[in-house]
Amino acid sequence: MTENKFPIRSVCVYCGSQPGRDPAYIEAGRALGRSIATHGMRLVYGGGTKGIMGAVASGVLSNGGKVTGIIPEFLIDMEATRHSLGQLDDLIITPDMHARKHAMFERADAFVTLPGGIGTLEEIVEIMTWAQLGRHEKPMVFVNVNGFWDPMLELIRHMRDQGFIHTGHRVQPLVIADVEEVVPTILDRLDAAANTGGAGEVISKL
Ligand SMILES: Nc1ncnc2c1ncn2[C@@H]1O[C@H](COP(=O)(O)O)[C@@H](O)[C@H]1O
Repeated sequence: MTENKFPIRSVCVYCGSQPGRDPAYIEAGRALGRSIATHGMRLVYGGGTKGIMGAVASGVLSNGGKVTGIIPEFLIDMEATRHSLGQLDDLIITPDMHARKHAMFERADAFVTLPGGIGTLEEIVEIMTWAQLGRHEKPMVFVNVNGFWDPMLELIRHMRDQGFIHTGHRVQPLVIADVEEVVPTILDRLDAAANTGGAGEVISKL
């Protein structure tokens, strides 16, 4: 594996608290969790045990991986159970959503976004905003399961075309269709950035 000047030990995953309609979303969640575990990386996520969030966490835990769950007190009964939270090796309960997002940001070396809803969208947009403002250079990945993120990616391209993304070089999430490619690409991200053409349609920069 190539030496990386940004060591990647933990991956923050943003994704839906619901399963969505396409079974491929849950499958991608489990596969990503398994991949995070088998590559010896830690999952940082919102602590939920339902929907795709639950699939990612169980994918990590059932493959012997480490999980940090970060959840506000008021959300525990909505998105998790006290029992399931007890299975996480690291649980952080925050007073509110802002503290949760900040704690997730601080503990993550990379950000991966699976299909999800408004909460997922808000979380990854904030991370892209902070990249645009030069607050971090951590890798950002959209896992484009069955083209789920195409409308969002089109909107970002439109914003760029219309001159509203003035620091575009800082807002360059990777777009990866095959979930199995996500962790290897993050680990090798400097090479991947230089060789996106060689990766064909699987990996592209927005
Ligand atoms: N406004 C929000 N900021 C950050 N996180 C949020 C917000 N609203 C909901 N969330 C959390 O995001 C995940 C996924 O939500 P989905 O709406 O299912 O995509 C969940 O943990 C929400 O609590």
